[in-house]
Amino acid sequence: MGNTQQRPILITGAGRRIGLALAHHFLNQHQPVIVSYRTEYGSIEGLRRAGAVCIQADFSTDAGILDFADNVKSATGGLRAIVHNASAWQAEKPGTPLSETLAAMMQIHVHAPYLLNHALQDLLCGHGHAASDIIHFTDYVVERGSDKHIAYAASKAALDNMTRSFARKLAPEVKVNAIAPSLIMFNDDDDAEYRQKALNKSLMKIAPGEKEVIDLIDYLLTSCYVTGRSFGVDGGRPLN
Ligand SMILES: NC(=O)C1=CN([C@@H]2O[C@H](COP(=O)(O)OP(=O)(O)OC[C@H]3O[C@@H](n4cnc5c(N)ncnc54)[C@H](OP(=O)(O)O)[C@@H]3O)[C@@H](O)[C@H]2O)C=CC1
Ligand SMILES: Nc1nc2c(c(=O)[nH]1)N=C([C@H](O)[C@@H](O)CO)CN2
Repeated sequence: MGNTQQRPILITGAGRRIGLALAHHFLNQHQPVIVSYRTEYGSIEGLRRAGAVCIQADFSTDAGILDFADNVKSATGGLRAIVHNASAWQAEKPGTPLSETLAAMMQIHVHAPYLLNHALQDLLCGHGHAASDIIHFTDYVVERGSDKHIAYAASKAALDNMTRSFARKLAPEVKVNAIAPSLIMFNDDDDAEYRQKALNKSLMKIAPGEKEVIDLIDYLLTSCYVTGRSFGVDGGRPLN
């Protein structure tokens, strides 16, 4: 029986992969969940059947972001946490104007968290010391850059910086932390050569899967003290 007194956890971009696994993780614990999704995968109906509130949203415009925020405020009077998971891993590529790539990366990794944190802060506040959390998914490339995903890395670096800004703005009621993964899980179209090359970049030589970040999120939600920090989940890649 779900606890109807619990404030829901909001996860953006939860239609697939890490966000989807995280949503089911919380639902299995009878923790209420609200998710955003852009594409209506079959997984969305599964989330609804499991009790999630699923709200369609495209963050490619500020209006889309703010409409989503309004829909969240209509759905709940409070939030336990916001997990900014929605993301696009876009490389610079011939035929796509650089300004288009840069704008798209800043839109999803900076505009969405920035506008949603401001629009929804009143749902996070007012519940006591360290009673709420914001978690930003950044990336290992924040600390070293990327020659093939320059705009992506820059936008994630901005999100990393906002982690500290929002931690300062919202303490002590809301903790704000970042998770900076390297390889967690492959994409279906990653070929064998790419996979082996990617595995070799870390000391641990594995793609650990969603549980690795879910376990860290569980820890961050239990903390009454940790805020303004970034947690690398990268298999020792910086040491390789
Ligand atoms: N997977 C990995 O190995 C790594 C992941 N990370 C980070 O972890 C997080 C989760 O990764 P992963 O599960 O692979 O993420 P995905 O690449 O699968 O993207 C997650 C979701 O974001 C949604 N999304 C993308 N653009 C928009 C938009 N404009 N509006 C609304 N939703 C959008 C996608 O929706 P749709 O499906 O409709 O396109 C997708 O469902 C991300 O922030 C990622 O950067 C960092 C390093 C490694
Ligand atoms: N939104 C996404 N961001 C990232 C992904 C992804 O699939 N979606 N994947 C990676 C890689 O796994 C990289 O960390 C290792 O090659 C990075 N970001």
